[in-house]
Amino acid sequence: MRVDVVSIFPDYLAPLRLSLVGKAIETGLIDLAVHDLRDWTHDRHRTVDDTPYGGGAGMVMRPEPWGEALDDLVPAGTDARLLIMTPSGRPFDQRLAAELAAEPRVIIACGRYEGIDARVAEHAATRMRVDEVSIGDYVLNGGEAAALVIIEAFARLIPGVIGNPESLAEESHSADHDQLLEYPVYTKPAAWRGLEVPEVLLSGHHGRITAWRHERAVELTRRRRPELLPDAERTDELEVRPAV
Ligand SMILES: CN1CCCC[C@@H]1Cn1ccc2ccc(-c3n[nH]c(N)c3C#N)cc21
Repeated sequence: MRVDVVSIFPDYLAPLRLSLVGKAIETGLIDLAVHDLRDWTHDRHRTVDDTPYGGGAGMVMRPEPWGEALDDLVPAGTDARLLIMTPSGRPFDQRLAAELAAEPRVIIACGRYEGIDARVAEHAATRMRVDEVSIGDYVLNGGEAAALVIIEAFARLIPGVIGNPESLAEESHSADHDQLLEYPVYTKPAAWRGLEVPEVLLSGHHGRITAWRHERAVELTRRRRPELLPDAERTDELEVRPAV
């Protein structure tokens, strides 16, 4: 998979060269290129922003550099998917991560200031698939942090990136796990600061362990994310439980 990221702060994406994503890049599973948007400006000050039509605070990112960048990165006839990071975008989730993991090419536009001129997305959509995406209901200063999150989320789903693909099966929000949150995990020592590992996990009885883990996943999901449960599994009464 080829991933292109365009930003006025390309160094912000340096962490992608670390850990599992970095190894996937080294081994060629992912071909990552990070570009400085200012490389597509032509004035002495390498200007990427201007005042907003209609007035208002802040500056808006000019369409010309973005248009030229996308012309260069996505030649006519290329099958590519453009992600534009924005707090007003569709919520990013595991389903979209799985879709992106199967794409041959993904280009990620990281805006700054008050955002990117709306005509960039409109024009790009005439020749490629465009998704305006948000990683959550809070406001960041730009799209770079969101790009790091999204790239890690889909890169780890690419076959070969994670050593043991079985570990993907039981994760929170994975389709294989009925959209339940992940059960609590433990390791040695069996007793730590007076806290014991649940006995069932030391029993070696795999059937009981599987059942206990599912119960904990349902209980956790019901308490923290009831909207993820199928209607039949939701409880109406208020559960008074420790806020753990
Ligand atoms: C603050 N400033 C004026 C209000 C509008 C946003 C702007 C900053 N900003 C500019 C480009 C840009 C892209 C993504 C995000 C972003 N925020 N929260 C998310 N979940 C995001 C995503 N994904 C913020 C961005």
